[in-house]
Amino acid sequence: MLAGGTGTSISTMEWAMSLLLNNPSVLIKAQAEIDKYVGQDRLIQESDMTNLPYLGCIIKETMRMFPPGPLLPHESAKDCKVGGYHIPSGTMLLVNVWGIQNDPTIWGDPETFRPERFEGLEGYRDGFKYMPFGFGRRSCPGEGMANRTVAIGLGSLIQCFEWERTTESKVDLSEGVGITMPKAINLEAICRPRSTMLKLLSHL
Ligand code: HEM
Repeated sequence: MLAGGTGTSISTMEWAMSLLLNNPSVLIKAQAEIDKYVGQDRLIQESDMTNLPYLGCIIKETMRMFPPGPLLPHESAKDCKVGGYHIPSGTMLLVNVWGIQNDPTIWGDPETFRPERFEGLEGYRDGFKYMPFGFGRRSCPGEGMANRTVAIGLGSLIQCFEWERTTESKVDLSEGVGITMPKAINLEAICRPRSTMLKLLSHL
């Protein structure tokens, strides 16, 4: 359970950093939000999350584009109808989460990384348009922990360091082979401690 939970959280952070490196204006906006509400005298912590909605939007948008569980296997407990098709009891059904979350008829311009699309969006499971943690009785019990872990991990990277791509060209966003949607090419980036954070970092 912990191995599965760790892999999915790490993969989300790697995709998020890749997307931020390709969209520096989003990175700057996230850094400004953290600077305003957390400052430079302490590290970001769990209780800050309610004051960091933009960071939350970045994580949601990352998991929309690259859900660590892109195909979810479920089994029908009894005969039912799905999209007009008769599904007998005991049939394995694969929910194509990636397909739904990247469907241009549901999400405008789905290939564009735009965290703002989640601003003010309440009840995001409404209509099953967005379900990176699955749904129903077998949905991910680690959702709360995962959201906090990713937010603190990603938030600390944004708060403490300046980030740059290693090349002029954008970070390659190809998906590799595997059930948890890994990147085809591991992310490599250049990071430097932010000058405003040197005092705090030197005391850790
Ligand atoms: C970004 C991080 C994570 C993502 C995206 C994620 C996503 C998912 C998804 C999509 C499922 C299947 C849901 C379904 O079939 O409807 C699942 C199941 C599960 N997850 Fe997570 N997960 C994450 C982190 C974690 C963590 C941190 C833990 C625990 C420490 C965890 C524990 C579990 C367990 C035990 C199940 C199986 C639930 C069952 O079959 O009843 N996950 N997760």
